[in-house]
Amino acid sequence: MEEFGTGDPVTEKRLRATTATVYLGGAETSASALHTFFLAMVLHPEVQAKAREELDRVVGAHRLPTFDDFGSIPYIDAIVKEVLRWYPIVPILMPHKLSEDDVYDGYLLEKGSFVMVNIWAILHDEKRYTDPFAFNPDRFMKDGVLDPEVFDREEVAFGFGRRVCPGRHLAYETVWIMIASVLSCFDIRKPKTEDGQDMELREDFVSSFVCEPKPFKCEIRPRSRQHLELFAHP
Ligand code: HEM
Repeated sequence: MEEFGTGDPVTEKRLRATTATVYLGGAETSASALHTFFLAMVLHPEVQAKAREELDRVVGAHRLPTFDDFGSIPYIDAIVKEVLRWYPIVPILMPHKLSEDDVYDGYLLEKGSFVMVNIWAILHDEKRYTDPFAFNPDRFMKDGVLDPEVFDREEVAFGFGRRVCPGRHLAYETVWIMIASVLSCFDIRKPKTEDGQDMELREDFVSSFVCEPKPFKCEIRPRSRQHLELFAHP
C-alpha cells in the first residue's frame, strides 16, 4: 500500500475499511445468489436446457462466455433477474431514517421515522408477477429478448436511495458471468437415491437477514470432456 499510496495513516485506514466493506457487503450476498441459482437449476432442468440452447448458439463450444456477450444472451439475464426476484437475498432492508417529511399513498411519514422496505413483498406482488412464487425466467422475456414492459427490478433487490448497494453492478456482473460459464460447461442435476431414483428436493431457505437455501445435494457434471477442459483452461 505504501508503495502505491501516500503513506498517510488516514488514507491507509480508509483503504482498510473500504476493503473490509467490500468483503463484508459482497462475499456472502453474491455467494447466496449463486447458491439460490444452483437450487433453481436442480429443480428446473427445462431452464438449463433453454439457457444452453442460447449459449451453444451464440457462444459456441470453443470458448467461455465473456462480457462481450453481454446483450447477446438475454436468457442468462432473465435467469439472473429471476434468481434475485424468486428469493431476494436481502428480503427486508435495514431501517432507513427519513431525513425529511414524506407522503406515501396518502400517509404522512414524519421526518425521523424509520422505514423498512419489504423487498420480498415488492418482488412477489401478484399484480406485477403472475404466479410470483414460481421460478420462471421467461416472465422477463418476450419474442426472444428481454421484455422492457416487465416490472424488472433486479435493482429492487439491491435497495434504494442513498444507501442503495454500491456493489450492485459488480454483483450483477459477477453473478451473470458465473451463471453463463457454469451453464456453458456443466449439467446440474438431482442426485440419485440408492435405488436409482431422483432424490426429492424442496425449496427450503434459511430465514435470516440474508436469505439463502439450506444445504442440499446436487450433481454437477461436465457436459463433455471438451467442456471440462474449457472450464479448467479457458
Ligand atoms: C447479489 C449480491 C448483492 C446483493 C443482493 C446486495 C444487496 C444489498 C442491499 C439490499 C443493501 C441495502 C440497501 C439499502 O439499505 O437500501 C446492500 C448494501 C450494501 N452492499 Fe450490497 N448486495 C450485493 C453485493 C454486494 C457487493 C458485491 C458489494 C461490494 C463490492 C456490496 C456492498 C454493499 C455495501 C457496502 C452496502 C452498504 C451501503 C450503505 O449502507 O450505504 N454488496 N446490498
